[in-house]
Amino acid sequence: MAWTLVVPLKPLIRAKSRLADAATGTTRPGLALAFAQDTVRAALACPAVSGVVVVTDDELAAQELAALGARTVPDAPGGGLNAALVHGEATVRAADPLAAVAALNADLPALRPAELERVLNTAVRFPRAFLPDAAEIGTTLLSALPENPLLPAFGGPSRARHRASGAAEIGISGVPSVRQDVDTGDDLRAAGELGLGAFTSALLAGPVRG
Ligand SMILES: Nc1nc2c(ncn2[C@@H]2O[C@H](COP(=O)(O)OP(=O)(O)OP(=O)(O)O)[C@@H](O)[C@H]2O)c(=O)[nH]1
Ligand SMILES: C=C(OP(=O)(O)O)C(=O)O
Repeated sequence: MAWTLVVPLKPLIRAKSRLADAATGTTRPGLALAFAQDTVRAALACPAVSGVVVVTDDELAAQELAALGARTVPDAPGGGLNAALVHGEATVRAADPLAAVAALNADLPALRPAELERVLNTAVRFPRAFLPDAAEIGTTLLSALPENPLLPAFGGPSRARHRASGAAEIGISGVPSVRQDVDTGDDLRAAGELGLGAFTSALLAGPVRG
């Protein structure tokens, strides 16, 4: 099964507000872009992924992510994260009505293609499925097989919401890079221990150490 991923990205100037303390020496918008670049590049390198659609109103991010091979669409609804995801899903399914679609956060700078492949190969067994984030509170990936709506309920404690919505929780081990979203300085250190992608590493001028 080939998946089309929908990656939401808010305008870089507003992104990653909780990283303020960790962003000394670099800029939050720059980090948010580097996270998205590492996420999209790893996603496109995953054999289970046929394409990535980024939903963003940020012109620079759209340009840079398109250069990696992503399709980009404006955040036409302008109604927040879940509305952006529904819009991305509709865009994908307008072009391919039988697409398998998964939403993936843009803040996974340690993402490994082989780990994403394991997650997607598990997701294929359920009409809808999700992967909890490393903190076990939020969600980093939500999937829907053909003819199933994504029904995204991201934001804050979304693990419980996705579970309550009937999506299956993906409980496999050994996929830390797909679960390690980065919102805080501690998250960034944890991602550094897993191994940051090239864009984020370059920005931070070397591996992140505790
Ligand atoms: N297109 C789009 N993406 C969004 C929107 N809100 C959030 N996102 C993206 O959804 C993911 C999770 O977003 P949040 O945790 O709300 O925001 P964040 O920028 O990661 O971090 P904070 O500013 O610290 O909350 C990130 O990839 C965001 O860029 C939105 O309104 N539109
Ligand atoms: C939006 C989410 O992520 P976070 O706020 O942790 O970036 C979520 O987990 O639903």
